[in-house]
Amino acid sequence: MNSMSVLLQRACEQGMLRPLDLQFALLIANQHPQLMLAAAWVSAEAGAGHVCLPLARMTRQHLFAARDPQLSEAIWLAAGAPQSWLGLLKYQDTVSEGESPTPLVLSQQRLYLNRLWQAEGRVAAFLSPAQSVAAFPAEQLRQVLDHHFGRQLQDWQKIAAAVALTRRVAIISGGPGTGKTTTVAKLLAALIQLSPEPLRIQLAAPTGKAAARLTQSLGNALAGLGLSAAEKARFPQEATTLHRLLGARPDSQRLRHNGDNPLHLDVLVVDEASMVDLPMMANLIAALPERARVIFLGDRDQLASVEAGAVLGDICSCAGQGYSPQRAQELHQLTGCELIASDVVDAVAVRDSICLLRTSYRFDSHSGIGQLAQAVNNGDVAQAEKVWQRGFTDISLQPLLSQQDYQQMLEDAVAGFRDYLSALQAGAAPEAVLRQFSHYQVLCALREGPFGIQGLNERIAQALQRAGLIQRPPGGNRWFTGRPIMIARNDSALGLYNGDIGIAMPDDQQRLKVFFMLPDGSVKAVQPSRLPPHETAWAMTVHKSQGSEFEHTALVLPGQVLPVLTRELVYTAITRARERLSLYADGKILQAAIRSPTERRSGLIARLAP
Ligand SMILES: Nc1ncnc2c1ncn2[C@@H]1O[C@H](COP(=O)(O)OP(=O)(O)OP(=O)(O)O)[C@@H](O)[C@H]1O
Repeated sequence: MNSMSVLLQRACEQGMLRPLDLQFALLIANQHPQLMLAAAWVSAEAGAGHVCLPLARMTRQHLFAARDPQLSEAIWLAAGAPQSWLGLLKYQDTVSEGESPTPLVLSQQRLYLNRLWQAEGRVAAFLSPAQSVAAFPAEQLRQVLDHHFGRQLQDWQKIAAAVALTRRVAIISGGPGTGKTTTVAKLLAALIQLSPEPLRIQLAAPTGKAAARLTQSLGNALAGLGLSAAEKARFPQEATTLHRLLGARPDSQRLRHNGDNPLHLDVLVVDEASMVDLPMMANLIAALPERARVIFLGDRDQLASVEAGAVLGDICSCAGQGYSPQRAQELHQLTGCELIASDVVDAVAVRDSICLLRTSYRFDSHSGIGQLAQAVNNGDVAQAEKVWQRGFTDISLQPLLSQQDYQQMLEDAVAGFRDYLSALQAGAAPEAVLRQFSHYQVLCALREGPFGIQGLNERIAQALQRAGLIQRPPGGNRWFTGRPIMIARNDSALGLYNGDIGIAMPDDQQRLKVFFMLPDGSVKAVQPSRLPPHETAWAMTVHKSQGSEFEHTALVLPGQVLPVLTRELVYTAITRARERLSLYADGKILQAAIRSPTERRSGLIARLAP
């Protein structure tokens, strides 16, 4: 073993690298210390959610975020204290500019894993040209927009619909309750009314929960659209998950739908697009038929996807460039709304496909949740402080410093879960129990320790047992009536996907089964032994809660400042709460999180440049 591999092994043991990163580095660069370091580094960055590693960041200071300065120093010296990474990497067999299938790609001063470089290129190519679609006559467009949205001087929902009706790709981003679903319902109604031929419209979301929510909220909106019976029949009834849509197969990376076997649809609506990672986005784009429209809905300020990339956030950052003068004029003529054009030099074409919704109709000035979400999103610690002091009844901040504080939080959790467990004890139907369960949820930032899902789930279980709400069998059997679980890996054969929530309950024959509610509202029962990997779900990470909302959300933050505690994490957790938010945290930790926006490094915007 050479000294670089020994040092990287040490970094791996200290959790600064994943075993996967080390293996990758050894595989492609066993004899070359600099290349070995670069490979491990870029792989670790991908694991942390970055699409690429800019060469400018390949400095001693940035190496493994200086978590162990001594080790970083030793690694840096073993690599010969590189002065120019460009010169070092450019002529390696395992590095190319993307023209050959090398494991690493060096492009525009950024180092990529090949598959992420490919994925980013596909997304950039899709978003680059101003992709128009079969145009509808302007007069018809004006009429149908006026019909659904009325005529106001400023209506971002109407502008968003106009954007989507005139482009192949549209991106509509807005915070909770800003009317994304309302807008898309009216937009689909408009498309149905404008199209002479029936359209195949498909709704999708990254998780089963989000798909179920989209199905339900669009179903509710349908009644108010004033469609004829024939038009209603063309309105999509049900959303599916992206995995189901693309035809994910058990034990295979290959998807049933791809460039050779495109999806059968004319219009695709993807909700919760902030959760779609770069590889998934690239797969989706590859599977789209040539002329299909696609509308992405989401909240650009939420946590980015777990896997690499922050595609929605990246794209929406172009909204700052404003609409091109020609586009502003077009949208003004269609909607009657006032729009200020901007003549930015080197602006990217995708700016004309974006619309940000800005007004929340769910949270008014009496809602602490709305005010707090806004303060956090703006990174405004002083404003957040003021919100706490205004005495809103829908939000509370409790300290989590002492054993007593922790105990109080557990008691609150018992109160929160009491309803579904009482319903279960009273013999309510699985559907009703699942619905009750979704009213309250504990969220946290970590996996391990007393503030992580594992510690919290165990302690909540103990507290529920003490309260007589569950009976855990002795002897370590993990299955008992009332145990909620979340699926951790897709199992398309069973029809269960990452993030699906189930509850263990007896079936008609008193056998313990795990019941799930599917996106179409039906209930499915599965034998516990047949389940794919899963975990108990009284507490779940904020990441896993994306795409779901709960009437009452409790957020537990750890007692120390950690890199995972970011502004986006807190904002995402707050916006999961529909009616009530209980935050358990030390004020200082919360402030530190609000001051720490996440950064996801990618080359997407640069690749969109004209
Ligand atoms: N222009 C409007 N005027 C008045 N009320 C509206 C308007 N647009 C939406 N609403 C109402 O605001 C609420 C939230 O709207 P909607 O569900 O469409 O927002 P959303 O952005 O999809 O929310 P979510 O955060 O659930 O994704 C709904 O009750 C809706 O009827």
